Amino acid sequence: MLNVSIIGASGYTGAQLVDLVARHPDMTLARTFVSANSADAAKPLSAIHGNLAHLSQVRLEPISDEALAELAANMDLVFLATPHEASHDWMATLTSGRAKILDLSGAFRLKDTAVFSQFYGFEHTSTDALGNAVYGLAEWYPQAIAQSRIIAVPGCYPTASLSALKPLFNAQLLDSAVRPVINAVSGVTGAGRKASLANSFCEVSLQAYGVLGHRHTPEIEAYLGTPVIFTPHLGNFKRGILATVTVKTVAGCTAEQLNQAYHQAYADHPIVRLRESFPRLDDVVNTPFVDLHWKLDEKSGYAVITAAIDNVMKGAASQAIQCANLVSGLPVTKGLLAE
Ligand SMILES: NC(=O)C1=CN([C@@H]2O[C@H](COP(=O)(O)OP(=O)(O)OC[C@H]3O[C@@H](n4cnc5c(N)ncnc54)[C@H](OP(=O)(O)O)[C@@H]3O)[C@@H](O)[C@H]2O)C=CC1
Ligand SMILES: CC(=O)N[C@@H](CCC(=O)OP(=O)(O)O)C(=O)O
Repeated sequence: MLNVSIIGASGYTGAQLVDLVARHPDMTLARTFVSANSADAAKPLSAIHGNLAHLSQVRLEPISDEALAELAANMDLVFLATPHEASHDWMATLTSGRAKILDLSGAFRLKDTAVFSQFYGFEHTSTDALGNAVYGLAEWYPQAIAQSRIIAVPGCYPTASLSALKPLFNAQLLDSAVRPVINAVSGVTGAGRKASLANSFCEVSLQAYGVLGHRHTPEIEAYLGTPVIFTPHLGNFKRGILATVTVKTVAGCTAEQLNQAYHQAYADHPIVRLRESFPRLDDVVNTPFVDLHWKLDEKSGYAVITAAIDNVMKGAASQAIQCANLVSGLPVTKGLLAE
């Protein structure tokens, strides 16, 4: 059995991880943490997340330098469901032992450190760890993930966007003169559990945000290989991301070529479901799936692709489990799909 700990266990992605780890046939949940001065330290997790009431033994501990060193030495896997800067500050200690680290934050996703000062608001100084980190888009980098000890689990919008775009870019079906345009709507859990006026029930109304400046733009561009226009929107629902992607294809591109690109890319990847119609959020909420559908207008050469995911699952926690399976030599869908 793999010994697992989760830091940030009281948040949306952390609690989802607790649920997934508790169900995983090869994992034992050892310890769960919140920040050093958290008001929730010493509480049972079930006092915060009633859906986990059956896990009454799971208690939240305050994190400390000693605990970080112990986790590094004794755990097989440590999940960080914490703010970017906390992950950044702890990575050197956490990687000083035998543990493999699955970081759900954005702190180790990009090699270009200028992105962190520009988009994340802090200077990246964890240079060695950044050099060793691998981007955890599970369907696309399984070998690299399997060989790494630091996995930077992708952001939720990049997971949806890259799943839709990479098959076409890699098959050289995109017109390089026209940027792909991604319009994506996320549920409010995407913003995390901490209360803020902008995310409160009476304030949320479908609206674009982060226009031409969201931190996921450089992440999508880095792992796609071409610039994009990305516009996120906040929707008045709890979970899920629906990304609608518009692309210009190369001259003469046929619908059959698009079909082939998707079917070849995802032939052996059951988490990605190639649908016969445009997916709905309800089809993927609370599941680990990415649902995709596409349509090409052969006359104009424009294609529209829709990707649907659950932001807390494939956009964070279930993708982290996929990566944990890969680094542990287990089948990638273990604990996520019925065998
Ligand atoms: N929500 C989503 O859909 C997605 C989130 N992510 C990323 O995953 C990470 C977690 O997100 P999410 O679950 O939404 O966040 P939440 O705000 O819901 O939860 C954050 C968790 O971290 C704890 N925490 C906060 N500060 C610290 C600290 N300094 N040290 C230790 N623990 C701390 C919080 O507890 P407390 O404050 O009580 O200590 C809480 O348990 C973030 O980096 C986020 O960007 C990635 C993809 C999707
Ligand atoms: C709705 C909402 O607010 N979503 C978050 C993205 C969540 C995510 O994927 O976050 P990280 O890249 O921070 O890990 C946002 O736009 O900032």
